[in-house]
Amino acid sequence: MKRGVLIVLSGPSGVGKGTVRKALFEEPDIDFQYSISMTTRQPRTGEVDGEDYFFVTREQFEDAIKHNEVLEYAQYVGNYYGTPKAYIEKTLAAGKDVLLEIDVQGALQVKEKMPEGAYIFLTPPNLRSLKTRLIGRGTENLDVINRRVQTAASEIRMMKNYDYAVVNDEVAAAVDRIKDIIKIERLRVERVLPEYISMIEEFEKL
Ligand SMILES: Nc1ncnc2c1ncn2[C@@H]1O[C@H](COP(=O)(O)OP(=O)(O)OP(=O)(O)O)[C@@H](O)[C@H]1O
Ligand SMILES: Nc1nc2c(ncn2[C@@H]2O[C@H](COP(=O)(O)O)[C@@H](O)[C@H]2O)c(=O)[nH]1
Repeated sequence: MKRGVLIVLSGPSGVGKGTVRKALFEEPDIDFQYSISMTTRQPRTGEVDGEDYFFVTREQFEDAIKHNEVLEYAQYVGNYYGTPKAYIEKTLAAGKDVLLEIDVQGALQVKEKMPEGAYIFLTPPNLRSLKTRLIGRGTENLDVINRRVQTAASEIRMMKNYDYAVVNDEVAAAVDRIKDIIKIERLRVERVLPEYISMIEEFEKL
């Protein structure tokens, strides 16, 4: 069976990854599975365990690392974040497409292990908008916002390691750009080749 497509959506905090991902998943022609991350961060008001994240203790997270249960993980502004490995492997092997929404450290770890994925860096229209957006979201205090914005400076330098950069100026426009990338990804030789090989094998049996 042809493996699913892996899309990794990444970029600095506040750029709009979650907003764009939710809008993308509302598109009628998008049938991606979302990989729910683990984190030791406290849930924000309205966040649901098992939907937004698996909220765990530091001990549980470190146990998952020890037992090799995470595909990647990062310490980001004082908390652990990581991608459960079993779900990704099972879903891609079943031919379903998966989207990860993770930070830059994590995305680059996944790229080392799974270079066949499509790595998208979401960029802000300008750097000031990161802070404005985080303040507007109202989920972190100013100290945490400043630490996130400081981290963004080094993250943006990593953009060159990605396959695509998408500007999130308008959410709908960013979604359209990502949909175009998904179309291109589906046409990549390594994705269509297995289908042609099985066609040839069938043909040779005639
Ligand atoms: N294109 C946009 N124009 C203006 N505001 C936006 C845009 N995209 C997202 N936002 C707003 O910016 C804020 C941050 O967005 P969001 O939470 O999606 O970012 P994020 O990259 O997922 O952040 P984090 O990495 O911290 O989880 C939200 O208040 C959201 O409504
Ligand atoms: N390396 C990973 N980063 C992740 C994962 N899940 C989310 N994130 C990123 O962490 C920061 C902070 O998230 P927040 O929810 O506290 O705002 C942000 O950049 C997320 O994309 C993960 O599994 N691995």
